[in-house]
Amino acid sequence: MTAEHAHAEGDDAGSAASASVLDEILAGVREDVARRQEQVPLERIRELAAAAPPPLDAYAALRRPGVAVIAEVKRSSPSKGRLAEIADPAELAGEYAAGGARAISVLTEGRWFGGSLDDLAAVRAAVKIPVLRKDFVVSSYQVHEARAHGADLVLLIVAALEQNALVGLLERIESLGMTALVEVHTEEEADRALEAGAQVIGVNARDLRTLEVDRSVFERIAPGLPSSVVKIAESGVRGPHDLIRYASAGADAVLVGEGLVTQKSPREAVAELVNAGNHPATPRPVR
Ligand SMILES: O=C(O)c1ccccc1NCC(=O)[C@H](O)[C@H](O)COP(=O)(O)O
Repeated sequence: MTAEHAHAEGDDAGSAASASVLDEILAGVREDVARRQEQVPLERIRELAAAAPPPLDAYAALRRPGVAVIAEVKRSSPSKGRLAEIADPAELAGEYAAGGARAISVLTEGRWFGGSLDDLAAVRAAVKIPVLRKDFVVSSYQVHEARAHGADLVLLIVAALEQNALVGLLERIESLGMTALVEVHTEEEADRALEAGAQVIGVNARDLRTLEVDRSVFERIAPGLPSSVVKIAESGVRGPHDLIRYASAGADAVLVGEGLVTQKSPREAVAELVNAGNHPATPRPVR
C-alpha cells in the first residue's frame, strides 16, 4: 500500500484496506534507520547526543495546572495526505509557543508525514519548552538521534514494540535524561506500558492499523491509569469542545496536529485551546 492509497481509503473512517499501514510505516522506518546508521555510525551519534544541551523536564511541564496543549508540527499523514505546507517549522513552533503551548511535537518520519530530524533541530533551537520526537522508534539509534537533535521527549508506540524492546528503549530514553511518552490504544497496551514503567502515557484515539479515530477510547482507558501518570489524549482534537471532553475523562494534556496546522492562525487556535484548558469550569484530573 502507498501513502496515496491510505489517504484515498482512510479519511478517518477506517477500512480493511488500510489495516497494514502501521506495518508498512515500520518497514520503511527500519530501512531509513539502517541507511542513516551507515552514514553516521552509532558511536558518533552517541557523542553528539552526549554533547547536546541537557533535556528539559517534560513530566513537570505537563503536570502543571490546567490542561496542557502539545502542539504538533504535522505536514502530512497516512489518513489525510497533505495537511499543510510548513516551510518553516521553527516559525510555526514559535507561534505555538506564543499561543501558550506547553510542549511541541515534531513528526520526524519522512515518507508518510513529510518530517525530518532537521525539523526537530530547528524547532529545538526556536523554543524554550519541551520538544517531542514523534516517530516510530524501534531502535536505540533513534533514541540517541533524538537527543542529538535536542529532543526532551521521545514517543514509544506499544503496538510497534515487543515488551522487551519497549522496556529497553524506555530505559535508554530515561538514561539520557529524557522522558518517554508511551502510546497505547487498548487496555492490554496500557497494562504493558505500566509494566514497562511508563510515567507519561498517551492514549491515541486513532487506531494506527485502521486509521479510525474514536475519542471514546481515551474515556475507556484513562480512568484505569494511576494518578501519578501523566495522561495525554492524542488525536481528534478539532476545537475546545474536544479538549473539554478529554479533560472530563482525566486528561492532563492533549496532543493536537491537524486541528492546528490547518488553521489560518495556529497561534490563536492554540490560545483558544489553552484558554479552554485553564477555564475554571473545565474538569481537573484527580491527583
Ligand atoms: O495521523 C495519521 O493519519 C496517522 C496514521 C498512522 C500512524 C500515526 C498517525 N498519526 C500520528 C498521530 O498520532 C497524530 O499525528 C497525533 O496524535 C495528532 O493527531 P491529530 O490531531 O488528529 O492530527
